[in-house]
Amino acid sequence: MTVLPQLDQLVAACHWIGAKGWAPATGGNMSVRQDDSYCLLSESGKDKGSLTRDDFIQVEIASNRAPSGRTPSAETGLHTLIYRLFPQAGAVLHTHTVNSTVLSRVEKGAALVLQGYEMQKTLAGQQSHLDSVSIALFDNDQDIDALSQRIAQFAQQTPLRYGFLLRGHGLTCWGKDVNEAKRHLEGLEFLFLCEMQRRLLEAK
Ligand SMILES: CSC[C@@H](O)[C@@H](O)C(=O)COP(=O)(O)O
Ligand SMILES: [Zn+2]
Repeated sequence: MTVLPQLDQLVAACHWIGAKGWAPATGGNMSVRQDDSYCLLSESGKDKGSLTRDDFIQVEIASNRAPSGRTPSAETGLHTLIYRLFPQAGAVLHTHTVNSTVLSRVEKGAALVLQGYEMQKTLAGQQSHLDSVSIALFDNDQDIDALSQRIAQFAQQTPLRYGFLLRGHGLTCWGKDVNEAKRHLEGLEFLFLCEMQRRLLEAK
């Protein structure tokens, strides 16, 4: 993979995410895979809607270490987990939207199940609204090592696809490249909005 065009696409995706209001007040983080061993991750604490290429820090996927000594995202461990679990994953996007934050609290189960929506087909491999798509849902944790261990254990037993929700926190999703990760993000956020509206209207 040539990283430079992917990094340029990631920077553009971050600006797009910022313009949508999906990474308010420095929330969210984004990364792209560099090769088997390294990824480039957004620096912690920055406004993700106005990142430049220089705001991405090289991180070792196996150790979470940044050779430069700079401080990558507080949620680095979730990005590197995805790159370890899925060798095909080329980019990871984490956002804080109102819909993902609220829906992940309202849904008490271990997954948000999406069914009956044509837009499920924005997710790679999905071919029909009749199928169910389960987006795994984990309780939030400030201890990212503990959280990533919990997610890794889950992934050993249950397929983890497209992304996962952290309760009261947001969505982390991925794709084979920046374009696919962006499509998954936009598709999932559309589906979350539909699901939120459906639950509101159907509530007695
Ligand atoms: C702005 S509070 C949100 C953070 O705690 C975290 O969840 C987040 O998404 C951004 O952290 P960051 O370290 O900038 O990547
Ligand atoms: Zn976050």
